Amino acid sequence: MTETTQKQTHGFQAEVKQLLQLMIHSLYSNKEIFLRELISNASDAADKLRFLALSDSSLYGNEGDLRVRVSLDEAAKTITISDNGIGMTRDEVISHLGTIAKSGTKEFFSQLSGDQSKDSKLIGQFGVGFYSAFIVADKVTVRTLKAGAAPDSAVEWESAGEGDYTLASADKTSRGTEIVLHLRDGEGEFLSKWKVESIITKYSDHISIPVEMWEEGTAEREEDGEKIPATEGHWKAVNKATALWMRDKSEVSDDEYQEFYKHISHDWTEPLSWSHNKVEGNTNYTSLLYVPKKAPFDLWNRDARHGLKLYVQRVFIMDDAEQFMPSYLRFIKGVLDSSDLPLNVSREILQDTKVTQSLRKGCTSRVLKMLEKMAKAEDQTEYQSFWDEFGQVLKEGPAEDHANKESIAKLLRFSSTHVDTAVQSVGLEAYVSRMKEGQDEIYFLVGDSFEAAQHSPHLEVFRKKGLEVLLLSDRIDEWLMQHLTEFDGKKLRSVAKGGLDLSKLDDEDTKKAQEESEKQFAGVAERFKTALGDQVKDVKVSHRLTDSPACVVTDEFDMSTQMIKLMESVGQKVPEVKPIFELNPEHQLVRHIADVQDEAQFKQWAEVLFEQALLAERGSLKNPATFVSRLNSLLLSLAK
Ligand SMILES: Nc1ncnc2c1ncn2[C@@H]1O[C@H](COP(=O)(O)OP(=O)(O)OP(=O)(O)O)[C@@H](O)[C@H]1O
Repeated sequence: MTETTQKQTHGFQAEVKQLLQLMIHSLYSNKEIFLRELISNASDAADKLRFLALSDSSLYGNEGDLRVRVSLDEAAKTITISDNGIGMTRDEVISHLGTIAKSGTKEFFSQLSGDQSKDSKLIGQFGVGFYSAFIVADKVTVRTLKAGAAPDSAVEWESAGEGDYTLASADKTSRGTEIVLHLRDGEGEFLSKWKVESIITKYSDHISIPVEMWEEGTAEREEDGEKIPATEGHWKAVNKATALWMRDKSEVSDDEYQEFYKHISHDWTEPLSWSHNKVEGNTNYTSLLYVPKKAPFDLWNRDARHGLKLYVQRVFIMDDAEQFMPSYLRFIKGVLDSSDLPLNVSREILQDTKVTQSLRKGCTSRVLKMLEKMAKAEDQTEYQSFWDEFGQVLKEGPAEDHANKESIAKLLRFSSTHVDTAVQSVGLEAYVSRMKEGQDEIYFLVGDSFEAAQHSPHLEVFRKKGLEVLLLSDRIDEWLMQHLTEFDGKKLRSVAKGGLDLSKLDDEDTKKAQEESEKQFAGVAERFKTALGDQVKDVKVSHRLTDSPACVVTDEFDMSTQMIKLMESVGQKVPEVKPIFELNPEHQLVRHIADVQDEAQFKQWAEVLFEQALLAERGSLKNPATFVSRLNSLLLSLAK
C-alpha cells in the first residue's frame, strides 16, 4: 500500500500536452515501443548510479546488483517497470516528467502542421521517451526515491496524461523508480507474460543490465519416472544482459544493432549504417558508430547535444561526449568504450589529453571510411539519402579538418552542368574522370540559388565548349570553396572570377581570332571605361560569353560576390570590391552601342548594360530606381 500525503496538482508545460496528443495518435500502430522506452530509461538510470558510485560506493546500499524488473498484474490490469537505478528527487520529477527539457523544443513544435500524418513522421525525430507510457495507459503512477536520499523523501507522480499531474510523498523505501501503467481498455495483450517477454527480447535484448520477469515456482513432480524437485518463484533475466558493443561482431544480428541504436539515440527510425570496431595497440577502445537515417530536428541548433556515449571499461561515464567527434560529424551517434581513460574522467579532463586526441582521430577515420564505403557503392540510393540529410554539415569538414581534407572532399556531392538538375549528386572524382583533354582545373560557380547558377551568363562559354561546371548554391558553399582550393592536384576555380584562361583548350585559329577581336575592340572598351568611371576596376573583352552582351566578374584575388553577400548578411563590414566589366564584342547590342556617336547617349547605354550585368550577377542593385528610369528613357528614345 502506498501512503500518499499532501497531494498537489501541477499543470504540464504546453509542449508536453501537445506531445502527448500527437504521440498517442501517431504511435498507435506501434504501441509496444513504450516498453522499450521505459526499459531504456531504467537502464540509463542504472548507468548514472554506477557512475556516481565510482566516487561514493555507499550509494549502492545493500543493493549492488542493478536490474530492471517488469511485472504484470492481471487483476489490477497494470504493468510495472521498476529499477534500482539513480531515482529522482522531487525537483527532478517536476522538471523531467512535467516539461521537455530539450533545446529547440519550441521551434520543433512550431514546425508541426496540424496534419497528423505529416507530424507523426516528425515525432520520430523528436523522441518521446517516458511519455510513450500514455500510448497504452490511461493512468501512470511513478514512485521514485533518489539514491542516497532520506527514505521519507520518496515521491509519487500520477497523471492521466491530459492536462496535469499530481505529486505527493510516497512510502517507497528502496532506491530507484517504479512506473505503474494502468492499461487502457483493450490493451490486455500487455498482461500476457509471453507477449511481454517477446517484446523485451525484440527491443531490449542489448540492454546491459538484466531485465527480469517473475518466474512462478513449480511443485515437485515426476517426469519419465524421474523426480523433479520443486522450484521457488524467482526473478529471471529475459535479455542477454551484456554490453552489446563488447560482443563479437559475428554474434550480433542486424536487428540487435538497430535496436541498440534506438536505445542510445532516442531515434525511432533504423540507422542508415554502422561500424563496430575493437582496437588494440597504442590505444585500446571499442567503438560502435552509427549514421542516422534522418537528421534530428535540432541539427542546426547550437545548444543541441551531440557526441558519443562514453564508457570506461563498460562503466557509463557520460552522454554527449562531443570531444570524440569533429563538429562536421556531429550527427554521428554511438558508443565509445575506452580502457585508456581513468574512471574519474570529467569533461574538463577530456578537453585536450593525448588519449582524447587519438580516440577522436580513430573515431573520425572510422566514420569517414564508413561514408566512403557507402559513397562507392554501386547503388547510390543510400549515399544520396545520406547526402540529402547531412551533406550541408559535411561541407563544414574541409575548413575544420585539414588532415582529412582529401577524404572529405571525395565525399562531397554537388549539382553540375553535367546533370543540370538541382540534385547534388556529382562527386569530385566523377568530375575529374570527365575532364576534357587539356583541362587542368575544376570549374565551379556559386549562385544565390540553383536556378540562378544554372542560368548564369558565366556558363555560356563552358556550355559551348562542353566543359562541366559544378553549380553551388547552399549558404555554406562560398565558405567551403574558400577552404577547398585543390582536389587531386587540380585547382578549383570559380568561373565568376577574372583571370579565367581557357586558351589551353582552344585551337590556334580560335586564339588568333580572339586576339584580333581584342585589338579591334580596345578602343570601344576604353570608351566604356571612361563612361563608367570609377564604378569599374577595368573593362575587358570577354571570352566567356556567347548569348549575353556583358557580365561582371570579380578580380581573381578580390572577394567574390557571394562572399560579400554572406558577410553582409551577418552584419560584417565589407571593403568595396569593384567589378571587372566584360563585354561580348560579337553581341548585336554591344555592336550597336559601339556605333553610338553621341557621348551622352553612349554613357546612358553603357550604364544600362553595366547595371544589367550587375543585376544578373548579384540579384539586386543598390539603386534600382535610377536603373529603371535610365532604361525607360532609352526605350522611349528607341520608340520615337
Ligand atoms: N527510470 C528512471 N529513473 C530515473 N530517471 C528517469 C527515469 N525515467 C526517466 N527519467 C528522467 O526523466 C528524463 C526524461 O525522460 P524521457 O524518457 O522523457 O526523455 P529522455 O530519456 O531524456 O530522452 P528521449 O525523450 O529522447 O527518450 C530522463 O532524462 C531522466 O532524467
